[in-house]
Amino acid sequence: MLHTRTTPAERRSALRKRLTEDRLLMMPGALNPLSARLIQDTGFEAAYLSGAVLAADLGLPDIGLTTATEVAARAQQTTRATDLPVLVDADTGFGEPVNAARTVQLMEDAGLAGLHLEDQVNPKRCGHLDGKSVVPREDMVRRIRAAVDARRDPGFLLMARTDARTVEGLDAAIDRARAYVDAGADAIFPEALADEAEFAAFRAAIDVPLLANMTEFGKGRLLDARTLHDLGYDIALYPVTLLRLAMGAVEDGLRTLSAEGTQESLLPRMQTRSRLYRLLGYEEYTAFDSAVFDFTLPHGT
Ligand SMILES: C[C@](O)(C(=O)O)[C@H](CC(=O)O)C(=O)O
Ligand SMILES: [Mg+2]
Repeated sequence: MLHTRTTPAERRSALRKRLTEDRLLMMPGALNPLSARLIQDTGFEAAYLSGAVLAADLGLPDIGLTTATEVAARAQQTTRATDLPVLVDADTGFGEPVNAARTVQLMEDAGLAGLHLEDQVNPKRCGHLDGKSVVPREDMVRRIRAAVDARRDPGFLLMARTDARTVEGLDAAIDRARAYVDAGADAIFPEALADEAEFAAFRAAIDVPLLANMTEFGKGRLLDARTLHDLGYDIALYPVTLLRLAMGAVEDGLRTLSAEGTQESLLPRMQTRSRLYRLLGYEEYTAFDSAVFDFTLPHGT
């Protein structure tokens, strides 16, 4: 129905509890609020809100153009559409440490279960592109401390991402991650690792939960869930997968529509009206107003 059933505090503790289990948490990135509900409906236990997806959705490159308030607004729409815990990409925290502090409170208010902050300089880049720079380690430590101090709900997960691997090398990235944990980060996101040996090296060095970014067409190979679990990883992130799938289908569909003059051949690939209505919970609304769902759908729609 209109509202979700769980409070932000319940989702935060669900995520925390889930991270203590010896099972990989697969976390797809929602492409819009409704897709977050589909992520829940298909059995996933958490969803992600990607900065790259949000920027692309607005027709922008992922270079720090979106603002904290835009991300928070999207986050609020997303958390209203699902009961799952949602982790948000808070980029660099949108400025100085004081901005990171405000970002934490905005994201708490948006009902999220947690966020990640990265150690890139502004303007940031996609973590899988070349030409990134990172701020000095001490600056990122200040960013994290500000975030930790600003947090009002201790259940809210603060994850630190380091982009240092492709800038300063693996050892420096691991050293940074250790310093970030000491500064209060609850979990670590090592960005753009090259191979399984590097994933393993991070696991051996860091005691808190680790996230593996399985973004497509990036720096690393796509590792499957079993491999990531065996490597000791806690979260597998699929940040842009749904956007890429959807946009691929949309582009093909537009070309077909234009070439064939009808969408008839595309029907088998579409979400049907009845599936959409089930996802939206139309029938539940009849409890309030019996006229909402007072028609029957033709077979197969
Ligand atoms: C995880 C990420 O930060 C995102 O915004 O989703 C991106 C994903 C991508 O651009 O493929 C990143 O890895 O930097
Ligand atoms: Mg991002």
